[in-house]
Amino acid sequence: MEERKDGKQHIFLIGFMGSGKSTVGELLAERLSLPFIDSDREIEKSEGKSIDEIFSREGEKAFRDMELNFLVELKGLKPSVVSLGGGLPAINGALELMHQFGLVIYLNTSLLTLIQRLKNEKDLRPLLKDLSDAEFHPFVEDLLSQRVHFYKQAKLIMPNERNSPIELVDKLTKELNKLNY
Ligand SMILES: Nc1ncnc2c1ncn2[C@@H]1O[C@H](COP(=O)(O)OP(=O)(O)O)[C@@H](O)[C@H]1O
Ligand SMILES: O=C(O)C1=C[C@@H](OP(=O)(O)O)[C@@H](O)[C@H](O)C1
Ligand SMILES: [Mg+2]
Repeated sequence: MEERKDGKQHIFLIGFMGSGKSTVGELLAERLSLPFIDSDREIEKSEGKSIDEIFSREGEKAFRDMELNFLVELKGLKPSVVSLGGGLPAINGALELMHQFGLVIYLNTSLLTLIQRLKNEKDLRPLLKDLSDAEFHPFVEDLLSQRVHFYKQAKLIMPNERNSPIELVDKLTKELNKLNY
């Protein structure tokens, strides 16, 4: 796909941890024959360490700076499907950048579904891994409530819980066609 005339060359997937951005993003990129980029994976590659090591050695603020730098660097890349870590849209200026050079899609997933998915994968995410069972639900509920305002600024809001990832890709490609993507 050539760079689009409106400059909105990327397709950004945003949403809370566990909403399916990395999973669905890879499948969508395959379907659209576009490169797939995952912000966490790219940051791990460029830093030569895991997200967990970045959080523990350099702190969350340093990670957020890395996320914003990653986003800025995307401007020069050819059209891709880009899955962004759950906290990225809440970084000051991030959403404006995304809207400048991409179509922003929010994978809207209910708190209950997020809890179910995340409780089995706590260790994969530094913000969750040290939470006790009693802390887990309130933490996720509170953080989601802080961020949903940013997620809802997406151009397209797609639920991702009743369908399988590939069924969602089918729905997404139909919506993208309607938007001439
Ligand atoms: N539509 C879906 N139905 C069921 N499970 C899903 C769906 N989308 C993603 N998942 C699962 O949810 C978990 C989190 O998915 P992931 O792509 O890592 O989310 P994110 O990148 O948004 O944190 C994974 O175990 C994934 O297999
Ligand atoms: O919500 C967040 O602050 C985070 C989400 C993670 O990405 P996923 O949303 O892909 O899990 C990862 O960037 C990091 O653990 C922080
Ligand atoms: Mg992810």
